[in-house]
Amino acid sequence: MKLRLTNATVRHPAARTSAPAALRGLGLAVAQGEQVAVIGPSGAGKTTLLHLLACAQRPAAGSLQLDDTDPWALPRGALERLRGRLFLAPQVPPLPPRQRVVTAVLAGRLPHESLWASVRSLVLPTDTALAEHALARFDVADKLFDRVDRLSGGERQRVGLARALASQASLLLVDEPLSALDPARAQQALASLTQAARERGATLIATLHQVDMALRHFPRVIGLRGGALAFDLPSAQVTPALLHQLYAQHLEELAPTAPPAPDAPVAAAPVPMQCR
Ligand SMILES: Nc1ncnc2c1ncn2[C@@H]1O[C@H](COP(=O)(O)OP(=O)(O)OP(=O)(O)O)[C@@H](O)[C@H]1O
Repeated sequence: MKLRLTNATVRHPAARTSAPAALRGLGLAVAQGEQVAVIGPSGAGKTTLLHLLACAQRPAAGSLQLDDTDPWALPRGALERLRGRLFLAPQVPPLPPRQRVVTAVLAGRLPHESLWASVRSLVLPTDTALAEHALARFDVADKLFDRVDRLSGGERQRVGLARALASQASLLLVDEPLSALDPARAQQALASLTQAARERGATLIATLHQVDMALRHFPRVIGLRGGALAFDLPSAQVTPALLHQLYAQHLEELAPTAPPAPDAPVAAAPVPMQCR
């Protein structure tokens, strides 16, 4: 899926009226199959941008086009079908605790399936091979029949990524996919995610706090600051000076920190991040 944002401004409904807009006058064009990392300090608007692109947040001004269509001009049914072609993977995947991993992964496909197929797949997962294949990409295939609430935070995050791949969406919007992973797992997960998206020609946009990972794995990097575009460049052209400007007054977010304990639980312990 290709997309275009024109002069897009987003205000959160719950934000104080005096608060600046979460995104201000953003312009962006992403071609089908492109892979883009979004970086920037905390509060820059990275998650809001993903929500805007996922049609979960309506622009207060400006416009969004997905495959040359303004989603907000579509009738409700057509908007739902369009939403079914994209997948927003939040930082903490919303996996029902008592569900089996196989069911949770296959639930990523639900928007693409008929009601009957959806119900059948929730009761009796039929495409276990697809789930296992997606899980294997993130080295958690052995958890196929485990319950979600018996996974570590890192395993849960990798199951969330497998669910995104199982979705078959043509636009993958992934919010901080590495926050619960140790550096080696993070490298592996990002390599698998980018490769899988490339193989099937899906567009991939990921927000990342790990600037080094963004530069290594993505050909194009967008820097957001204060809700506005700071830069939009091929990763080879993102210089240390640009990064210092982007994180000015937040330089501690650029400083490397101790890596998280392998597969540290998301909720139980603070998650150290390299650029938070
Ligand atoms: N639900 C909300 N209601 C009101 N304001 C919000 C809401 N969510 C985010 N904001 C505000 O919008 C701005 C952008 O937030 P956003 O979560 O998009 O930033 P971010 O770059 O993803 O931050 P982080 O890296 O900390 O996750 C911030 O000023 C934030 O306080």
